[in-house]
This record gives sequence, structure tokens and C-alpha cells, in this order.
Amino acid sequence: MSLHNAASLNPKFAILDHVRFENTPEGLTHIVVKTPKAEATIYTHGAHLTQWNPVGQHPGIYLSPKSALEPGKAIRGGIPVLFPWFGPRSDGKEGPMHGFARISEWNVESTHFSPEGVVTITLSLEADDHTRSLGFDKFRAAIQFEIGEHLDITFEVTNHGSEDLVFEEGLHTYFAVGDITKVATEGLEGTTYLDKRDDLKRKVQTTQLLEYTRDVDQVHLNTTAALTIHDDAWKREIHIEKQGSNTTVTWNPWSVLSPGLPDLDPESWKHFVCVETVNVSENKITLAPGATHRMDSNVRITAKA
Ligand SMILES: O=P(O)(O)OC[C@H]1O[C@H](O)[C@H](O)[C@@H](O)[C@@H]1O
Repeated sequence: MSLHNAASLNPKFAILDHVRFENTPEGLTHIVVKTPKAEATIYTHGAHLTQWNPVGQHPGIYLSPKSALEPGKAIRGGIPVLFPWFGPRSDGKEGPMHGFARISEWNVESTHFSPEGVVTITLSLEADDHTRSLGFDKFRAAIQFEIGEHLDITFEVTNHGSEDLVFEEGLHTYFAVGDITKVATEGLEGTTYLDKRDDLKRKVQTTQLLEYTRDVDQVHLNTTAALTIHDDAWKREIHIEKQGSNTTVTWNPWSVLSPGLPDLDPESWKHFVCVETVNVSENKITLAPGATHRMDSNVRITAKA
């Protein structure tokens, strides 16, 4: 029996009323999480969180209704885990967009429900035939989700090889928003970014608020700053603190690029903003043999006065 099947996972990891595993009709397995403060769904495919709904609030995370949810395909929305490269592979070798982590099957390590009502789920990924064929043999990645009123994620990579492990990584979070035209991200003022819409030209974010008035695809380098997404249509603020991440990417395809993304509805772009906790480009990680790198993202949502 597959290790990733609900029938084998439930006896080991289900927690009555809080955590259960289900097989989907499309052939994947997901984890249904319920806490007094939130509901969430995580697929073992990609260790991909597709839903985080704090009780009594608008959804925290956006999932495209047209997303593929099947083996071998990337999920559109939620929190894609990007590793070991970001975007197209850059060293001239073959490999899937944004790395193999988001299309790999992850192992469930543990589940836990705390007296405070927080569910913690940990998944891991190690080398398999596919990763070895791409040149990644001796690594371990692990991701921990703490799900409650807040969403806290820890992503760790360990180098089990005898040479440096060089990689990029990212939590490509699609935050749900009421209306992208009334959204602004704060916390990037003064940073230098690579503008992917403009031949990767280096530019400086000159304003306090980064507003979304057209398609945006920006890689902000050398920034560890906390961020606030002002989601005015839903009268709330989404706060993101991060550790171990030196790059922030923000992306929205707008009406311009959406027609090229068949797993988005024509109007989907209005309802999410990607603000991504990452280490990419000149902030990529070089990990010595035996070392572990950790990156954290802590999300909380507050009502706007
Ligand atoms: O369509 P995907 O492979 O999921 O990538 C979606 C987007 O991810 C990141 O935000 C990149 O900066 C974008 O250039 C890319 O288009």
C-alpha cells in the first residue's frame, strides 16, 4: 500500500476532530485540518497548502477554481513550495519550472494538536529517482505548518552530501484579497528589485506603498523586512514576518498575462496577490556539507480600523 494513501496515513497521523487524510478522486491525498480558530487543507503532493480560512474571516489564501489537482502537475494558488530553483532552471539544464518540490510527493512526518488549539503538520522530501535525474541526490527538505488563527511556516533544507549544495527556495504564497486594484504592499521602500517585466532591469522601489495597477513581477533583493498587505476591499491587513529569507517576490498577472495561464479564470487575477518569502537570484543559498538552512514565514491578519 502506498505510504501516501489515506488508508495508511489515517491510522498513524489522524487526530480526532482535527486532522484527517482523504484520497481525492484525481488521485492525490490531502490533509483536512480543523482547529477552533481555522480550517486548512494541505496536499502531500508538493506539501502544498491550498486553504487557510481563519474562522469568521475572509479566506487567507487563494486557490484557483480551475487549478489542476492531479499527480505531476503544479497547483495554481495556495502556497507552492519552490525548490531547488526559482522560475526556469538557469544553468542550461532541463528541469521543471520552479523546481521539483511542488510536483513531488512529500512524506508525512508528524501531526500534533496543542492545548492552545494549533495544529502542527510536518512533511519531508528526500531524493528519489526524479530528483537524482535532475542532479539532486543528497538533501532533505522539511516543512512545518502551524495552523490556527495565525499561519506559521518553517522550511528547512539539509545538505547530506560532501559538497556545497547551492539552491533557491520559496514559499510562493497566493494571498486572497477582496480586489487587487485596492491592494498595496508596504515594507519594500528603498529596496532594489529585478523587474521581470522589463528584462530583469534593476530598479529601486521609491514609494512606501507598492500598488497593483498593472501586471507586476518583481524580485526584491536583500530584504528581510516585515510586510503588510493592505487589503482595503476586505478592510483588513495581512502581516508577514520572515526570517532566513533575503528576497521578497511579488507577482500578479493582471488581465494582460492571465489569458496565457489556462488554470486561471479570466477574472481570477483580481482576487489574489502573490507576496513570496524566498531566497533567489543573488540571494540563493550555498549550504556546506552537513548544514541546515531554515526559512520562516509568519502570517497574521488584522481588521483595518
Ligand atoms: O506559473 P508559475 O510557474 O506557477 O509561475 C508563476 C510566477 O511565479 C513567480 O512569481 C515568478 O516571478 C513569475 O515570473 C511567474 O510567472
